[in-house]
Amino acid sequence: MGTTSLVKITCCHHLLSSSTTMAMRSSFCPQIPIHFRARPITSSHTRLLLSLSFRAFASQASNAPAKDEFPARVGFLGLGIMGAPMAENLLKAGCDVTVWNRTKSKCDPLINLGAKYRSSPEEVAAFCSVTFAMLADPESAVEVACGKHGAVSGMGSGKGYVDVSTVDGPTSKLISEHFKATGASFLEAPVSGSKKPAEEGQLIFLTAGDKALYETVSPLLDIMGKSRFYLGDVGNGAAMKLVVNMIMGSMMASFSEGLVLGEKLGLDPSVLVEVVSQAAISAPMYKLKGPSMVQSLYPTSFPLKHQQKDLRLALGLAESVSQSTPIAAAANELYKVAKSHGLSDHDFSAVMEALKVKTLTALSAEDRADLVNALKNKLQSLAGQHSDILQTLSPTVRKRVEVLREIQSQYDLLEREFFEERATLEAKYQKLYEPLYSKRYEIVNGIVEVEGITNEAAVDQGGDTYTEEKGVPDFWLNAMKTNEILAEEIPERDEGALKFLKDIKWYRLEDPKGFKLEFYFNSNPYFKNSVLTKTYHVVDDDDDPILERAIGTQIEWYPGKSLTQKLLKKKPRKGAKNNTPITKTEKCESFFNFFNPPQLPEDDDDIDVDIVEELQDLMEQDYNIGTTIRDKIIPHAVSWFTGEAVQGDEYGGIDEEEEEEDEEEDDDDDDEEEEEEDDEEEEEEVVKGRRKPSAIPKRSGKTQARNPQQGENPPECKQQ
Ligand SMILES: NC(=O)C1=CN([C@@H]2O[C@H](COP(=O)(O)OP(=O)(O)OC[C@H]3O[C@@H](n4cnc5c(N)ncnc54)[C@H](OP(=O)(O)O)[C@@H]3O)[C@@H](O)[C@H]2O)C=CC1
Ligand SMILES: O=CCCC(=O)O
Repeated sequence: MGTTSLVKITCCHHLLSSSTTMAMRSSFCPQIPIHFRARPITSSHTRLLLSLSFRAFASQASNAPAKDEFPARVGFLGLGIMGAPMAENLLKAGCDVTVWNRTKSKCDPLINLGAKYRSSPEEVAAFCSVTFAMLADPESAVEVACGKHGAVSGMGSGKGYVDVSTVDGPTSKLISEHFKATGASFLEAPVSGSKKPAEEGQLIFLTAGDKALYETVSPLLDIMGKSRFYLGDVGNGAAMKLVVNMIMGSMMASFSEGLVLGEKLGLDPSVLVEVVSQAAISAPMYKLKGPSMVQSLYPTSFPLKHQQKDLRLALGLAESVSQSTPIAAAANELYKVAKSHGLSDHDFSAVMEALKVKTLTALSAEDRADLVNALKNKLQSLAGQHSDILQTLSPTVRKRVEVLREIQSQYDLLEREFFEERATLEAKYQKLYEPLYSKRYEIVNGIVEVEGITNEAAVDQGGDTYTEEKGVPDFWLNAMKTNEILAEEIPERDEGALKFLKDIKWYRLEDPKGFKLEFYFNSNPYFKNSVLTKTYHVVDDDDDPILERAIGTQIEWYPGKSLTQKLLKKKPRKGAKNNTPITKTEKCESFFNFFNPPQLPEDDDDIDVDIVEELQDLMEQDYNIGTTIRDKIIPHAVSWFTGEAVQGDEYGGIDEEEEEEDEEEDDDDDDEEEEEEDDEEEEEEVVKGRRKPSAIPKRSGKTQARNPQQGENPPECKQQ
């Protein structure tokens, strides 16, 4: 989709026309005009109770509004944390729902529940009478509405578009104008309430725009929410939402400060949460998030990056009316620091982590970029000392060397252009690859069948029938196991869980730089998450990336199903009184440790230099696994699945020399293993399929990512 319009949009809030500014100001003056008065649609207690009881039993047909009250076909664009449960509630209430999401796989659970699918926002809008959109930010809201194959192209008179994303007023107005130009109606309807209220149909809609459309979609809003406010002209809904979220962002930052300070003072953080919950300053948010925050857990309901976006947009809004908002501005800075620490996709309560980091690590992305530049300048000045060498040369040789240095500068400039063009080209080809990845996904997972396969094909040549399997079973597991580096990471006991892996994707990240891997899983008996992600942040990521940090999804294991912990039975010592074997759990080797990557400790002043080096090695090893998946497995999965990738050595199978080295290392492993066997405390593995321990990594002292094929293996059970 085109991005040109996005550049304009991001600065729209600075371009408010004076009439717009006036309109927004008057909306907020103490004498609230009638048209703007916020009113819950449920004007009496009776209606409120009726409305709530309807929602509580939404699945019971007798309480649900008649289906003919619903617009004929309802479209839903954007199935993230919020969009997916909202669309699901519509579907469960009996609406005819058609979905689209940029990442198609997120449509699957809804398709399984009966939703229809169209392959672009344009097609959804053309097919439906009303289309909802729940997108990340202003840029994506504009792209999906007005970009190539955007919803506007499928709109027309008699249709309606309801944007429930949180964007700023100018963006909302721009989108509205595009829809109005087609004869369609537009309503902005951002929501208050997070993941759980979305799941439970308890959201609060802050609507503004076309009143007739508001009336039409009210039954749908009532399925997804507990109350709705009609606020008048487009822009007022966005403004209300941003003010509310500005307050929320500051409250969370302040709460975090209190928790961190309390802990430093030796107060019990759980007690502090309890005191706050009972005090006048209590808020449901503190009670809800506090207990996990004291454990440094931030399961994502409202992504931190969205909270920072809302603060940024609210500050723009304040700027447009020359209102000072110092508290929000300070909170915004804290969220920016948290983002630069890779916490964008964690819950916004993870802003507390930004208060825990110290000195150098507490610097913002910009500060760190400045620091990198300062270091480069330092290096250049050191290089300047080397220019003394030039003085030792004869004038003619020196002249030649100076010309060579100019040539080098020209080369450097061209190389920079090369990096830039390469990044553009890569982005272009990533988009071109996408439909092929989608086809691969559909075939692998049995969503579409390839031509020429009929039911008769389920009869083999001997005439025997056999049970037909869907798609290509264990595709990703086998593709990964064929790769030398990954095979080392996958003990047999992980295989059951990895069979549920249905896709792997990657995205480049720009701010901070790096990349993100996404592992999509079918629902499985091991853990709750449907997507596990691994994000790498690097500094200076042209050809020489410096790994800054890696972040993984916290896996929500079902009880007793964790693959990263094993149960050990220890034989009692000879002569011990009690002969019963002692059992204990212990962290162990598992591919899933990949989602809990090694981190350099915050305070490394007192740590042994060897330990730091070892950690650096582990981080490099972890990075090599990430790049192997990104550069080899994802693009060439089928070649790994069939084994061709190894035979051809084309995509990085190990060469003979490396194999020999590996063998030597294996010998070392054997020695270590023998020593372990001699150990008088015998430990017996309770879990099956444990692999032989890998070599302890050598201490190379390198801090930069190595070629994946030179990767070493982490010591068993040490990468936690
Ligand atoms: N989570 C919460 O608690 C709440 C969030 N909100 C607001 O709702 C909106 C959605 O939030 P949430 O569901 O949490 O966010 P998610 O990040 O989970 O989902 C974002 C959605 O936007 C899509 N998207 C992002 N960029 C693009 C693009 N360039 N083109 C097309 N689609 C794109 C994503 O697609 P893909 O799947 O392909 O990435 C995904 O469907 C945000 O504006 C947020 O501020 C409002 C209230 C509460
Ligand atoms: O925009 C996110 C709002 C989250 C909430 O209201 O709990």
